[in-house]
Amino acid sequence: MQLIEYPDAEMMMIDLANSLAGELENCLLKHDHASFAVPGGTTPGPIFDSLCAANLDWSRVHVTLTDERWVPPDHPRSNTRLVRERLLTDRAAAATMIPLYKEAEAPEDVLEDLEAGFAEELPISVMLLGMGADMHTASLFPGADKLGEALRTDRILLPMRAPGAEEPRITLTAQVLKGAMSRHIVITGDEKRTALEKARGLSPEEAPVAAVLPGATVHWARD
Ligand SMILES: O=C(O)[C@H](O)[C@@H](O)[C@H](O)[C@H](O)COP(=O)(O)O
Repeated sequence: MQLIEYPDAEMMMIDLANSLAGELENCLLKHDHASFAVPGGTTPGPIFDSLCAANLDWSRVHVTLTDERWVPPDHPRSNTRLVRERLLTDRAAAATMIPLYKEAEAPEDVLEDLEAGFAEELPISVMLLGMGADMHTASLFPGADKLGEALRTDRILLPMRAPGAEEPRITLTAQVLKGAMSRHIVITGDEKRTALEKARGLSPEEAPVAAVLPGATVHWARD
């Protein structure tokens, strides 16, 4: 794992957006399309605000999520909504969104359909992940009902329910997260930095983010 520390979060978000755009551009030089997986939550919005203006052939970029909360796409907690509003605008409006949500009572009801849409996106070309102070990443939460399965399965997606998650989730599994050609983790604040250091000495069962740290670049700013 490589750790990059930035003087402040604003600079980190702009720098990281530039790096991600550069990696996508490189990938498009060699391949028909690039697949780009991003997290939801509160951290990545400013990255999206800058990245959406990047000058690259977005019509060949397939954007998807690392995980989704099981709420309709117009819900304030929907990661799909965040991506549509903050990333898929400006030049990036030409990108294609590969959905991680389909209207259904529960993720189990549409899991196979969503997986089928995903198969040709693998391996993910460029992946950005977030992390919680409880050491979860994507929706691999400590104590989640299917954490063990998500760490071992060769499936693409799994539903996930956890004490630390407000609603049911759907998440890319560990093998998909680990299989990305390039993997970045973005975190801010002292609490998450301490959690990251702690996770480095724990197993993925205790600290799920530990599963994706080898080979990842972690970007950190205090605030
Ligand atoms: O839907 C989500 O919640 C995520 O994709 C999740 O894995 C997120 O990256 C972390 O929870 C960090 O969230 P914050 O950026 O809000 O702290």
